Amino acid sequence: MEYLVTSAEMKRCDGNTIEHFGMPSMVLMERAALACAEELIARDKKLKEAMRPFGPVPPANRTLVAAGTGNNGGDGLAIGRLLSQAGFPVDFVLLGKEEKCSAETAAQLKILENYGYRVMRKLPEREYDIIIDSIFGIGLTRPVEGSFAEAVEYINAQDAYVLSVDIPSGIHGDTGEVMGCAVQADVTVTFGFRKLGLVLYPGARYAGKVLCADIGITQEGFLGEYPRIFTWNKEDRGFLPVRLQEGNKGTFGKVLLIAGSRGMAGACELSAAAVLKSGAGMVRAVTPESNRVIMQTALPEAMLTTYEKWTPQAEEKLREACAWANVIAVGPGFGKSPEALRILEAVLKQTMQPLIIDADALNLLSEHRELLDELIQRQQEPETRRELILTPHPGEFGRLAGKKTDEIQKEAAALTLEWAARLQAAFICKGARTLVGSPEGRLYMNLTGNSGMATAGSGDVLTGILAGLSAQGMHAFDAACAGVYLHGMAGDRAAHKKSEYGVTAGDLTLELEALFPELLKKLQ
Ligand SMILES: NC(=O)C1=CN([C@@H]2O[C@H](COP(=O)(O)OP(=O)(O)OC[C@H]3O[C@@H](n4cnc5c(N)ncnc54)[C@H](O)[C@@H]3O)[C@@H](O)[C@H]2O)[C@@H](O)CC1
Ligand SMILES: Nc1ncnc2c1ncn2[C@@H]1O[C@H](COP(=O)(O)OP(=O)(O)O)[C@@H](O)[C@H]1O
Ligand SMILES: [K+]
Repeated sequence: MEYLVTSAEMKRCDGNTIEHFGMPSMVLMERAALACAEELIARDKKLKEAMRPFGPVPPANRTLVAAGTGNNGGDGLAIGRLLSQAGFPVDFVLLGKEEKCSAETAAQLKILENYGYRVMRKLPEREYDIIIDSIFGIGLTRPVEGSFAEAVEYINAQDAYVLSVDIPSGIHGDTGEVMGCAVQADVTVTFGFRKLGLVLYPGARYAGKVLCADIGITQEGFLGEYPRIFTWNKEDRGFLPVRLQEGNKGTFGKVLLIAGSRGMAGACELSAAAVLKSGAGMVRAVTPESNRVIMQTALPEAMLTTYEKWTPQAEEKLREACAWANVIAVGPGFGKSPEALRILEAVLKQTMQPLIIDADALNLLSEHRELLDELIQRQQEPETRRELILTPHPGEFGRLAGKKTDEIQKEAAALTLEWAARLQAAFICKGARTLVGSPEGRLYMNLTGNSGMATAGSGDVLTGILAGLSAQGMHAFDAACAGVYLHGMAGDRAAHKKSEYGVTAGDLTLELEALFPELLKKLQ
């Protein structure tokens, strides 16, 4: 588990490390500088090794430090000093008025002066191999303009390897927005914790490769008041549901998947396959009769309950199917027919099992507010409350919340938590950086996945995974976090093989089966 922090959370942690624990600010700055310098020295060594067979080649390490007056600038000046002492030819430029320098940056200037370095006040007209971007860090508070914007353009126009210190200058630390203009980095070395602006788009694109350096700012610095958002990374492998060796197919759960409509058999098939590939024991699909042959041919492992018109017999069949299941998922390719509405109504009012609501089932809730209100009401009472997962993309979320899609995207974190609390559910807001909110206010941000997953049917696979994990006994929030994490990992494996252009939803299910052995191997 890793925290992703806002600028304010990071500053609080920095401040506590310095004031509460007594770690001198200049020590942190020196460690930050050392982490960046080491990265560049290692790169230089690698380049020289690669060039060796070609005979003597001049070293491509002429370096410029572009420093602002805040502590980010102080980091940059210290990096330049360390690089110079390691043999790099380094120029320094200070942007902004010297009298505005923070105490630490003023101290760094003094050290440079003592060593006899010259710090320019204007951008030099020459080319560099390496540029250290330390104009602004997490202290950026307003759009970048004037001479600062010129400096950003200057850096971006150079054919240099750019290392951004902490965050590319011009990227908002909390939102990843470009504040007027921003430095395009090749690598960003960030300190202590990854800032949200480095993982959210477009900031993630500007940051290039992100390295998180330990400079002695640790979780203790939060003094028990932890950041709001967490994520999982490669070290997190222990979330898979425990597999009972003596288990039978009942042990691993029965999923009732209500999906597909006339001409939309694929959604049902993709989802049902993902249920089985996630380790669930059984899946029964409820789908229109017209999908029978397709389903039985494509996925003979799935059982079927089909319907045509909504009759008392059809209602009875649905009731029996619901009674059989441990978990119910409704929505992929479901359509919004009168039959679909009746089925959703029956599921909401007559069942109590863990439920996953996706796609058209969410749209039906948006269009029939009385159903949504009743669901909210039921979730407030402990006797009628159920394990619930909702999986809207921002368009579906907007319809549910009565907001425009871009309003949802702007306020995604707050709205996800608001709706998780309102529905007492694991609320998933899908996208390039999917969020999962819990009713208690926990917020997971997913960093796996890629643009190859923006392909028809990808969401249907996610619903299948969520149902499969829930059927194996995982609680809603745990299943939701694990589900989006695995879904993205499957997407990353698929893109690795086929590129982001070639990924289809079916590939995600196929990659799931290759993913589990990999995860299990790492656990041993
Ligand atoms: N001791 C510490 O607190 C540590 C801080 N560190 C570094 O310090 C950075 C944060 O330092 P600061 O809080 O001093 O902030 P910054 O160095 O990001 O700069 C903030 C300064 O720029 C000004 N400013 C903000 N937006 C501007 C704009 N658009 N145009 C012109 N001026 C603007 C502010 O008024 C302020 O003077 C981190 O990103 C990190 O690099 C690291 O050295 C680690 C330790
Ligand atoms: N650029 C992206 N990066 C990572 N994941 C993405 C990206 N675009 C879409 N996804 C993921 O793909 C899935 C798309 O789901 P959805 O929008 O419901 O598609 P569909 O309705 O076609 O199944 C979501 O899980 C989403 O998080
Ligand atoms: K920077």
